[in-house]
Amino acid sequence: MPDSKRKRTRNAEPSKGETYKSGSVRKRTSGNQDAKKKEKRCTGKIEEKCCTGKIEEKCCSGKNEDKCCAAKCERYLKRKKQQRRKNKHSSRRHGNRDGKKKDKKKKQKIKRSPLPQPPSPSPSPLPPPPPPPSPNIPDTSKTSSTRKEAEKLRFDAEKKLLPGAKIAVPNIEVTVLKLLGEGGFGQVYLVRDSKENRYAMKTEYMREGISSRIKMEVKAYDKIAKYRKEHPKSGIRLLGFFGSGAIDNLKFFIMSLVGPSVDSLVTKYEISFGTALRLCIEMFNGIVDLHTCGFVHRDIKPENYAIGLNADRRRVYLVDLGMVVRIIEESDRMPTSSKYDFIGTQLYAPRTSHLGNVQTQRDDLESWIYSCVDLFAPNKLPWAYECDRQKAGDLKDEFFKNPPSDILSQIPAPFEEIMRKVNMVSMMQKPDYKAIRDLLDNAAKMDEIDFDEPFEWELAKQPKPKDDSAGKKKDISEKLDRTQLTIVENEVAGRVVAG
Ligand SMILES: Nc1ncnc2c1ncn2[C@@H]1O[C@H](COP(=O)(O)OP(=O)(O)OP(=O)(O)O)[C@@H](O)[C@H]1O
Repeated sequence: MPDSKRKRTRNAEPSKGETYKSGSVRKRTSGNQDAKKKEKRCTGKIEEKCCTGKIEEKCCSGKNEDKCCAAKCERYLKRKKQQRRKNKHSSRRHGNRDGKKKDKKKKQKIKRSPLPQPPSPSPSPLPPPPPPPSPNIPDTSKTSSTRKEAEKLRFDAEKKLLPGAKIAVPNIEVTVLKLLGEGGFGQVYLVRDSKENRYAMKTEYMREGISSRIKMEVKAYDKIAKYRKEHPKSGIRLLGFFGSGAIDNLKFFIMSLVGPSVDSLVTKYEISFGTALRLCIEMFNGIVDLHTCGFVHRDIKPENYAIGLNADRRRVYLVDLGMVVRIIEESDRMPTSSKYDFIGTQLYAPRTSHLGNVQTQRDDLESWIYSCVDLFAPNKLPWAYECDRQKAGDLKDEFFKNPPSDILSQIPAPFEEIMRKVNMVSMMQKPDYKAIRDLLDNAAKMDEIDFDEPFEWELAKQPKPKDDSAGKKKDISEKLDRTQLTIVENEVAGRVVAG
């Protein structure tokens, strides 16, 4: 492999006066300026798409509004949250930030600056999975609604469940421990059952006239769970599903608990070339798992992958199945066009989505390629700062026709061939997953990737426990090993949305 292929740059920001492929020469802007633009953009306009870049029937604020509200914009909140975390952990950061070369090139760190805020809206060779926990929650999706049970619920002023709230419907009985995070459609809580097993519970309030996303997700998880029962070795990078229910208009489902998203980790930690490649391989395997279970994801991006816990801490899970659709195998059943103008997140969406066409397996792989490039060369995707959807689509076309040399120099050489292969897959064709996996294995061999090496976030120092919190800490950590405790403290706990 030529030396140039191995060179990586750390400068994630566009250089001064850099020419963007959209044709305009943009002055370098600071993240703050971009953020301001973004905020500005989110206010006011009535748009067919949400400021998150997704087509949604309601505003990303979660309210049925006819305009997008900057203060509640999902991205805005995420950015704020990332900034808060960044400040909190800045003193704990480590790694090579001064650009000095290290002995081994694969040890070089890829520093990702805080996510760019474009003015536009815009998935290894691992040991077999550990046996699933034996929750006292039967694997069922039957729902029930009982007023009596609803009385046990405790909410705060914003209708969020408070710690201690009891969710009890037939087959499910859990207690809320804390809020883990919020999406555009509801909250995700850490819950435990009577045997002290911990899970994540996703909730959504049903509102009249608004189609439910959670319903779709439950349907998908239910089908996947059934498929996995018949094929126990499949879908290991998809979350376990432990049932769903409803209490009055609060709909919820229980799934496996995972750690932070890949996106949040690579934003916070300088990752090595090896880590980036391992994440890409895991992300690819997640897609293959979902496809094997019969679904296309339609929103592949680093945000929708989460790191596993405990023995699974080197595994990456494909999450958020709110936009999945069944794979259609018979061409005569394939709709000629999609119901929506655009589905996905502009930065990572496949060209098919830009054309308003139905997405199939190849499209998830295309989004995976963009996600991988974004891991190796942060913020370098040529359309990262492009507002116009059409132009962004054209830039993606150009990317496959003439891959930019600065990107090629930062990604593993076999990726060029992977890009060619993915680009050649037709709508109804099943991608050659084996060929892609072989190329990935090849990349891992070339760079002597050690799959047992801890990830950067595993090595991060954990804060010293305060004496008075020792009891609480014991409670949280009773089922976790030391490494996972680091993740829980530094990441999961940090993701509790404050105020
Ligand atoms: N299984 C899980 N285990 C642990 N945390 C989770 C789990 N699922 C979700 N989370 C956390 O909850 C947050 C909200 O998740 P959710 O899927 O509702 O929203 P999102 O993916 O961020 O947004 P949206 O669904 O609107 O695209 C996530 O950002 C993540 O931090």
